[in-house]
Amino acid sequence: MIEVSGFSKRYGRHEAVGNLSFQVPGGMVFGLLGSNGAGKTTTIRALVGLTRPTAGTVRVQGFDVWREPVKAKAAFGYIPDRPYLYGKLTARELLRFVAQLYSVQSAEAEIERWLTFFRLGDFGNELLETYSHGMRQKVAIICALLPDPPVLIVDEPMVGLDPHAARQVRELLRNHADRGRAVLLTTHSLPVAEAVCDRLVVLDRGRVLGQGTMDELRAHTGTEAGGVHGDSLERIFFRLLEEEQAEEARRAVGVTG
Ligand SMILES: Nc1ncnc2c1ncn2[C@@H]1O[C@H](COP(=O)(O)OP(=O)(O)OP(=O)(O)O)[C@@H](O)[C@H]1O
Repeated sequence: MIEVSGFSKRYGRHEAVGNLSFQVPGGMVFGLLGSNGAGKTTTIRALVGLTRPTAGTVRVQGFDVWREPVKAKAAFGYIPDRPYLYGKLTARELLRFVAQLYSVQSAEAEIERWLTFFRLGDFGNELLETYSHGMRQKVAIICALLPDPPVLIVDEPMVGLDPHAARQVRELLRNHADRGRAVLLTTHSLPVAEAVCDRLVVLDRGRVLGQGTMDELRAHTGTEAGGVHGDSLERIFFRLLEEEQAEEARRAVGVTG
């Protein structure tokens, strides 16, 4: 369970995220969408304890990430958009290290199962510094999933993955939630969001433009279902941005007129 309540983050005078609230219970894939600079990564960084909220609270499995960081961090797996891996370790060495940290049961068998799943078995004894971007991304995904965490937090999961791996990851995220875990992801891919997310929040410049299930967002924006896969979320997304721009224009006229 993820609980974000009244979360705001300021950098100097610039408000990156303002008064954001949402919950992600077990069983749900929740998508954080928005244009560049909308505040998605800032929200994720607060949730994983990398940036401190200016206001509000962020909780994972009931633990405040800033007050009880060790308990909160034991409860989630995190897949960053640019993963840092220890280049002088092999994939197997890194995964054994992670397995020990999280006391993973049957660790060797699990590590081999994951390496095989991502077709990395033959490279498992190579140094990570020799891995391609996509191979590193796969290892970062295995690191996050190896402990089978109750909460999974994912920043741009598909970047750098080939189409086969991207489909595997979509299915993994969905399966993780279907086994009762909470999954939060950010993505620029509207088809991915539409395919795997149960609920969505659309951010723009740190503010919420819309929030709900696809059906709720369709009803809110007056856009209809159907069309090419991913197309219907695209229409919702652009309608929300248009509404925001129209509102801004009205405010500007009000100020100057
Ligand atoms: N460390 C920082 N110092 C100052 N400003 C920052 C910092 N980190 C983020 N920001 C600002 O906060 C805003 C939100 O950035 P954030 O990285 O959360 O956006 P995003 O939605 O993840 O964007 P993108 O899709 O481009 O990755 C931006 O205006 C950015 O310039």
